[in-house]
Parts: sequence; structure tokens; C-alpha cells
Amino acid sequence: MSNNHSDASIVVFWDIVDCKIPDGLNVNDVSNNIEKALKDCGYNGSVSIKAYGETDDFKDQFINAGINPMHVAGDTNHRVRSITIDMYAWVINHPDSVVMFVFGDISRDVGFIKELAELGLRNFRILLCQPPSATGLLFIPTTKVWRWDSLALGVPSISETERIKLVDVNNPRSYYVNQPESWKYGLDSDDEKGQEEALEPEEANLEFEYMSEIQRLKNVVQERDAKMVAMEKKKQEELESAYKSIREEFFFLSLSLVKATIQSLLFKGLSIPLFPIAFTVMELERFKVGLTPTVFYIPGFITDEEQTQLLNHIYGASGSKWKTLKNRRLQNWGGMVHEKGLVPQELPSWLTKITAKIHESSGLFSSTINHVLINEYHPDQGIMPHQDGPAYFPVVAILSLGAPVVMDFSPHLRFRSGDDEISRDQSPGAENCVPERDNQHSFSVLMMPRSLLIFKDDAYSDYLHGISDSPTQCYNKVVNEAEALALSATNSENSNEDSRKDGDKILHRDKTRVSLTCRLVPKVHKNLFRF
Ligand SMILES: O=C(O)CCC(=O)C(=O)O
Ligand SMILES: [Fe+2]
Repeated sequence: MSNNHSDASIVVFWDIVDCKIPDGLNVNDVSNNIEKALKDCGYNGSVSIKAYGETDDFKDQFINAGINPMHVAGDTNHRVRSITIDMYAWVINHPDSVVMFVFGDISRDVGFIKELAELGLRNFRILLCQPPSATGLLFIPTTKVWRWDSLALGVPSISETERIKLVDVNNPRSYYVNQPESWKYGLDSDDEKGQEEALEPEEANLEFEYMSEIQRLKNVVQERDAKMVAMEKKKQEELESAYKSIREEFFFLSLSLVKATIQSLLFKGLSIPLFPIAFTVMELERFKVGLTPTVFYIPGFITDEEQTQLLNHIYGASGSKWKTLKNRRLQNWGGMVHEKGLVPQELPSWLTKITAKIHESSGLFSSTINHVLINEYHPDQGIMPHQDGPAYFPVVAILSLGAPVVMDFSPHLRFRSGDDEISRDQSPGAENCVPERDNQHSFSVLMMPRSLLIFKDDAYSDYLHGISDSPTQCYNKVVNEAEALALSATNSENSNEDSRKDGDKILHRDKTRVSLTCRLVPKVHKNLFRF
């Protein structure tokens, strides 16, 4: 609610009997003077004047002056009651407005004075104009007071000092001058009853009707106020819940947008640095593939640029770094792995950059990755099904570069009697072929360039993994089908790597693949000479 009433609507309730039109003036003059006096006090809102009394005689004059004539027969009380009822009808529809009373002496009407006081407390601005004979009401909580003889002539309102001077403390009708402040402001007081005088039966009837009407109107006002408060509360709640759902929708929308964007980029084989999103936001769990719970495939783990840089470093290494095996070439970085552990050699920074990224983002390695095996496969080369040795247990991460390839996983026979007989890949480059235990549980993973495959625990110890040396590989059984489909989509545009034969999905390997097998050998020999 605003306290500034300068532009608020104004209503003037004018008792034309007790505040007669001065001789020599007409209705129009008086109404102009009232409006002028209001303007002089800074009230510029639209003015609506209602006149009460024997208005029939001047009906046309009032109408011409834009004044609403309210014909009321009877005495001051009748007019005041009509005014009170209209006042309530007005305040119901005009909250925070300016209410001006131009009427006679109503100092006996304690109830009415209290109504005015209440209005003042409810952010209505109460203005009062009385004939010089009425002194009592000068002390009710009004904002401005005029004397009728001056207001009718357009003279300014009286000053506070003048108002006090005008109060005749000896006038019995001014009794409330000496009442406590709380009484003056319409608050409860036991004195009120004592001040009332006995009424004639007819008057008492009238009083009863009047009071019931006032009560009815007050109830309307209260109901309206309660409705407004409830509406305001409801509006606030609706706004709050709208904001809440917008915030939630926005949150989920942004999450799904991020997800959708990443997926669509991945499917298109585009280069995006996924690792911070892959692990910190989406968590490793989201990259689980297949039924074995410990196999993770993260497509696009590195960017095209990072892939190129890695390949440059790998092919930039001295020729002696390569060890040629029967069906592939390899580089060993990080030291030699022996039965008693790793005889370490510092990894070059171009490798620690990537191993640190794998270590930090996966959170699966108990300390820094200290060993990297780089394998190079031509299209007709592969690696026999094998199990990585216990030296690296329980986790391995393989980063793929260059061409795609299919890695097959098959359960091995470690559960048969004489488990010890199963040989393991204890040294770089050595792989061991072990017969499958159960073909039904075999699965394959399509390893796209720039992807990272991690397998650990059961997948590490209970399965053999290998790459066939065939230049064509079937990828029907791949568990990372989404990437396989993405591959088909990409290949159909620019290469003949993918084709279908008798319903089988065939990958044609026509380029070299390079992989980085990143592992941690926890057992490290610190002192080389003691070994
Ligand atoms: O090149 C690959 O993806 C697999 C390499 C591997 O299994 C190994 O080095 O033990
Ligand atoms: Fe391996």
C-alpha cells in the first residue's frame, strides 16, 4: 500500500443542511472551492462529491456541477447515517483513497468517530470540514481540518495551532478532548459506554438498523480484505511454485541437453574432450557395457589433436624402442616387469599426461599408473586370447588410436582343477591362449579410435581377452552397440570398413591400429642395484 495519496481518488461527503451554501455562492462555486482547497493541500486525484439533504430543490444545480445529490429527509443523524453507509460502500471499492467529510457537529456520535479513526489506520486519508459551531470533532485523527465558512470560499485549511485554539474545552460536546490517546484513535475504551446518553425507542430502533447496516458493510470490507490477502498469498504461492518448476525443468533440461549433445557428438565420431564430463558429472557407472559389471567403455576419451600428438610421439621414438613380435610390434614404457615387481623407468611427460588423466578421472587405480605398453597392429595382426598377469591386477585401461578393432572376451577355465596350470601374461608381449570355459558368456567390445576401455576385477581375472588377426572382424556380439551403430553411420559416408555379410556385421580393417595398455604395477623395486 502506498502512503502517498497525492493521486488517490477523493470522495467528499457533504451534508448540505449543516454546511449550507453561503449566501451569494451557488453549488458550482462551492464545488470549485472544495476542489481548489483539496488541490492546495496536494490532493490531485479525481474528486467525486456526494451531497446529502433536501437536495430535490437544487437537483439540477447539483447535477450540473457534477455532484451526486442524495436526497435524505430528517435530521443530522439521518444524513450522517446515509453518509456512513455510502462511505463504507466507497471504501470497499476504493482502497487507499482520500475521504473527506463536510458535515455538522457529530461529536455525540462516538461510534462514527471510531469508524473514522479505524479508516485512518487502514491507510485512508481522512479530511474533515465542519461549521465553526462544531468544535468537538477537531480532535479526531484527521489529516486536515477546514472550517466550512472558509472552505466554501476556497480558503486554505486551518493550521494545527488554530485548530487547538478553536477547541472549546468547556463545551460539553468536546468531552473527548481530554480522553486518552487510545480512545481518540478508535481503540477500545471502557469510557465509551459511560458517555452515551439514553435514546428514545424510535431513535433506538433507527440506531439498531443503522448499526446492523454498518456491521454488514464492515463485514463486507473485512471479507474483501481477507479475500485480497488470500489472493495475494495464493498469487505468491503460485509464483513460487511456478519459479520452482521452471528451476527444476531448467535443471533437468540442461542435464538432458548436455547428455544429448555429448551423445550426438559421440555418435557422429566428433572430437570432444570427454573426460571431465565422463567421470565427474556422469560417473564411470554410466560407461558400463555388457553384462559383466566391471567393463567400461568411454568413447571419445581423448580429442583428435591428442590422438595425433600421441601418435607423433610413438612414431617419433627411436627405432630400437620397438620390439617386433610374431603378430605385432610393441614399445615398453615404464620399466621391466619381473616376478618380484617393476624395475621402474620414468615415463616420458607425453605419456604421464595421458596416464594422469586416466588415473584421476577413473579413480580406479590405487596410485599413479607406472607402466604403459604400446601395441601396433596391422590389419592382419592381433593378440591371442590371454589374461594380463597378476602383476597388474586388478585393473587395466586400454586407449585406442588409429583404426577400430574388435576385442573379444571369453570366460576361461580357471575354475577347473589345477588352476595353477593356466599361464598368464607376466611379461610384456607374452600372451597365453587358454580354452574357453563357456561360449555363452563371450562378448566383444568394438574399440573405436580415441576410446578408452577399462576392465577390472572379475572381468580381469575370469575372462580372456584377445584380438583376432583377421583383417575382417565380426562385431555382431559387441556390447557397446551404440558406438557400433555410430561407426556404421560414419563409415557409410566415407569408407568401406563396415559391411554386412549374411546378416553379420563385418568390420574391414584396412589401417594400422595402435593401443596404449596402461596399468599400475604396485610392487616397485626402488633400488635398482639390489635387484
Ligand atoms: O591392444 C589391445 O587393445 C590389447 C592389448 C593387451 O591386451 C595387452 O597389452 O595385454
Ligand atoms: Fe591384455
